[in-house]
Amino acid sequence: QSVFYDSFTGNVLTNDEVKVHIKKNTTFWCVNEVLPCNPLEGRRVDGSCNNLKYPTKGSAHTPIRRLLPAVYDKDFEPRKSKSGEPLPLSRSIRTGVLAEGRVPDTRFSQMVPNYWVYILGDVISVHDTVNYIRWKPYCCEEKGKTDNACIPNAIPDDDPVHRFSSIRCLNLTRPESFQSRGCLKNDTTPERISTATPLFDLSHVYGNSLKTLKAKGRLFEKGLLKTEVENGKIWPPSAKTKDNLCLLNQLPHETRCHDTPETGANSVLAPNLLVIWTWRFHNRIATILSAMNPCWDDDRIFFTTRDIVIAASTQIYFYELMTTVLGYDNLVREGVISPNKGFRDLYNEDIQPQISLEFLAVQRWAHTIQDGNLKMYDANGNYLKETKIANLTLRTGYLVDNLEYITQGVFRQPAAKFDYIVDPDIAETGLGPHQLAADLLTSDLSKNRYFGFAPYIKYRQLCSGKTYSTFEDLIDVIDPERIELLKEKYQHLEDIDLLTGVWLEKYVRGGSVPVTLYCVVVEQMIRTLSSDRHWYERPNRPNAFTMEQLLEVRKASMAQFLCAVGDTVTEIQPLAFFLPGPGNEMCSCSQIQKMNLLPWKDWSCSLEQTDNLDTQV
Ligand code: HEM
Repeated sequence: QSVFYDSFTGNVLTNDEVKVHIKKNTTFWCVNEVLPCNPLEGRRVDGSCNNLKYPTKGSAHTPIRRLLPAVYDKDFEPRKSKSGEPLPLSRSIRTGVLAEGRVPDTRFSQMVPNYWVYILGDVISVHDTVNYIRWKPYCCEEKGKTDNACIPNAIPDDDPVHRFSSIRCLNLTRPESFQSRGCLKNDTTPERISTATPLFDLSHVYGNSLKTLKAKGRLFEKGLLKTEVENGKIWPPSAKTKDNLCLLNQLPHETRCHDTPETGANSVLAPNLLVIWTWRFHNRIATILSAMNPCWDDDRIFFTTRDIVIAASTQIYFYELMTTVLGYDNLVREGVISPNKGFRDLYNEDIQPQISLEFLAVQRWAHTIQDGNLKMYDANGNYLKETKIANLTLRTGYLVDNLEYITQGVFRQPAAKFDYIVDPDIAETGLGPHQLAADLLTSDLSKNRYFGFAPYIKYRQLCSGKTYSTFEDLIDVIDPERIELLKEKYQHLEDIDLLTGVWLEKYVRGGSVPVTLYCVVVEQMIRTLSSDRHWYERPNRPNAFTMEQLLEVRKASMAQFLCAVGDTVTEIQPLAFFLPGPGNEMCSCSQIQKMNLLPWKDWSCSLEQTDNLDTQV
């Protein structure tokens, strides 16, 4: 018998209260239906029952944490500057403090931004972008003036790019909130609402609810996900109607659009690629488990596989990607990762599984490390062609003929340089043909204001314990010439926006990211691993890995993953987040360490040896 909870408070609702929501048509957003929790059951697809004290926490539509209390002007409009004037235009700040240019990095490959945005896609819901691309494309028109959801960005007349064009406005809508969806009263502080679970549980692959996973994902045979074959490649299931989200598919040739549990799979290119590969990775593992353990039923194979896939991807995220950009020694010192290969258990049931609003906001900084051009290569590493990455958003059909060439590029092409320069495509036409013009970073800064973030220096204080009274005090984290840029744009120290500060900061010692981004991300990583009861490194979770199994999960790596499921990948550099080169030479996939699934062999099922079966992925 299901129990109904209020999605914001997590309190149980009476039948009458549920009826009110049904009448108002607000149940999807405002009510969480949860079947009674069983402490011995594994990770639920919808994230419920992760915390046995607070059954809804961990599911979609539950509150997002704020590291610092919200600061708004009246009517929850963005805060004003200290002088009482509106803050300078977002676009004016963006063009004033970040230069445009295309500079390749000398260390990191495209896999860094690609895997990073894929992992974040697990906790992001795409509705805030779909809203202004699809539902409200008119915010810059007359109609937008009367729609409260519209928050377009004005372009100043002296704009370095658009003073030569007639474009004076960039389309944008307010973030969806518990208030805009009718769950909380409009006179309360806006609380962002998300359709994704706040846990790293690959919900953009498996979905945020058991119902959609069953309807769109599972084959119900041998633990497999449903697949299709086109052009000799294996794909997730596709939409069968023309009315789908892949708005940029060039018809009639490009028709493919994923019909997976979460539509976000079709969004920007990188999550799209990784969902395809993860889909195949699941099936590779399920096929071995089912051959090894013939007495396991479909359900058991499916959920064991999902557990391994989530663990392997989290291992790559925490131990490979984040150590690459945040610094290995830093993360060991902070307790984010363990220097030992065995179990660890930091679970604390008093910490609720949640992400912070600032966690996603500061990582929008990574738009500065996104190259606007996508380079494609053949399997021997010969350069073939390039295309604009911004033109590939919501265009899964492009992959049908090009996936193998794109795959070869992700580990050969450099990321955009980690510097203070943003690619012109990302800064001017980030949404390609979806919008007349789109500066992703101006949107980022604007959203920062509509989330009601406290001034940048309050976050500095939170992270360093220091107080800042003059611009010059920022010298510990921002170079003098960049402090000058801040002074040109902001009248008062307290006016500086969180994201502007992050854009201009020096990088953390031992890592390659801005210091406040580092601080906010580390805080989240520790919270995540201590609030997730099903965290893969725990020996005390339901269906926990054995030590032998955990040691195999530890072998997961970006290179191993791409060798297992990447189209035409037969050789790769061992550290795929770094460019190939001296010390990281390309080698045959047979030399890359693999995960062996033998520790999952159930001897009670069959005593047969597995000599003829390749149990490695
Ligand atoms: C071609 C590459 C990319 C495109 C076209 C793209 C596009 C977008 C768009 C349109 C938004 C929504 C902006 C808004 O609020 O209006 C967004 C948000 C965001 N992007 Fe990107 N992005 C790209 C790459 C990346 C990368 C590499 C990262 C991180 C490594 C990243 C992280 C984020 C984050 C964290 C958000 C905020 C999501 C939220 O708060 O819901 N993006 N991106």
